[in-house]
Amino acid sequence: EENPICKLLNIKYPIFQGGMAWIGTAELASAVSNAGGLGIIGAGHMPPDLLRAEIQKAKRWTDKPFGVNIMLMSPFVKEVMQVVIDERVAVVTTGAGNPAEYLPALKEVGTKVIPVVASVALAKRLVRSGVDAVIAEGTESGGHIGDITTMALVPQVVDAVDVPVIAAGGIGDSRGILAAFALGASGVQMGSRFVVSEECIAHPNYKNLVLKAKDRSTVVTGRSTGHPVRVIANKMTREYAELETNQASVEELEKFGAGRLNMATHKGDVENGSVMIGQICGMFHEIKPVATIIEELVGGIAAVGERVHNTLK
Ligand SMILES: O=C(O)COc1ccc(-c2c[nH]c(CNC(=O)Nc3ncc(Sc4ccccn4)s3)n2)cc1
Repeated sequence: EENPICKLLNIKYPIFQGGMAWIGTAELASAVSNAGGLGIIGAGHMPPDLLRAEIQKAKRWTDKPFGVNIMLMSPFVKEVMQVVIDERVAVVTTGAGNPAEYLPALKEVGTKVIPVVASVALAKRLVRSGVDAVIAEGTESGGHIGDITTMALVPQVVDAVDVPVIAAGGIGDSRGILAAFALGASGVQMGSRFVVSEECIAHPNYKNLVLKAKDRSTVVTGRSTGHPVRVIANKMTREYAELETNQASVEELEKFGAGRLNMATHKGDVENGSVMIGQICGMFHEIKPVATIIEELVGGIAAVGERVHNTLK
């Protein structure tokens, strides 16, 4: 029967490209939507006018649905919420917080709201507030993370809510998609895989570091600030760990961390910048066009299903 996410959003494949600050631009989002998935513009800490410009570019480059991810820790969160309402963006995903206070205004204009959750408790709270689906994101993910793995979080969220669940965190190929559906998800969200795509505007140094990365290349910084973030280990993370060991204050740590993501994504300084990526990064060895990535993800599922069926007897 029809997939509930494809039905809800009128998309061909239930494959979301995770909204990523600085690199989740209209180029990447429109390519993913044109290939049949859901491209998502990452608002990050963008001021409202910059986000409006990105949305209007996406409207020119695709006539398919696309989303905007709103990072709830952004200083511009109220203004960018107004932009997505004014622009009648079809889908809003949210991260790093609780979007409940914004739901009435978004639902009033028919915008679908799909928050990222990192716990069953938050999933239940937000479903009670009226969200259309939830993205259950495991700690394997890049960037700002919760503590629970995808393998453990997804089935427990599926059992706890009656809206469709999208799995995220550590999903890199057709095997991950089939596994997510086995756990009860109706869709997947991927970030790292789309970082190493041709259409992603991240600096070549960023992409090449990801291509060279292995399963154990990431570390988590900022646990002591309450905002744990998964990044590739480099000179910056070693200095950051030093600060945390010496009990630096939250203010000192946040000052040290400010501006580091842009340093890596746009200036290509991958030693002093913050190279956010998930634990699945060791799986990727080639930068590919988005259309090829999606074609291979979807095309590979039958073979994985066949293998599972034959080896589970
Ligand atoms: O319980 C509550 O009220 C809210 O608790 C939450 C706790 C965690 C989450 C969560 C986990 N993962 C996500 C979605 N992913 C993300 O948001 N990934 C991000 N990467 C970089 C970002 S920018 C940033 C943000 C903080 C510190 C440094 N940089 S945001 N949301 C959502 C809600």
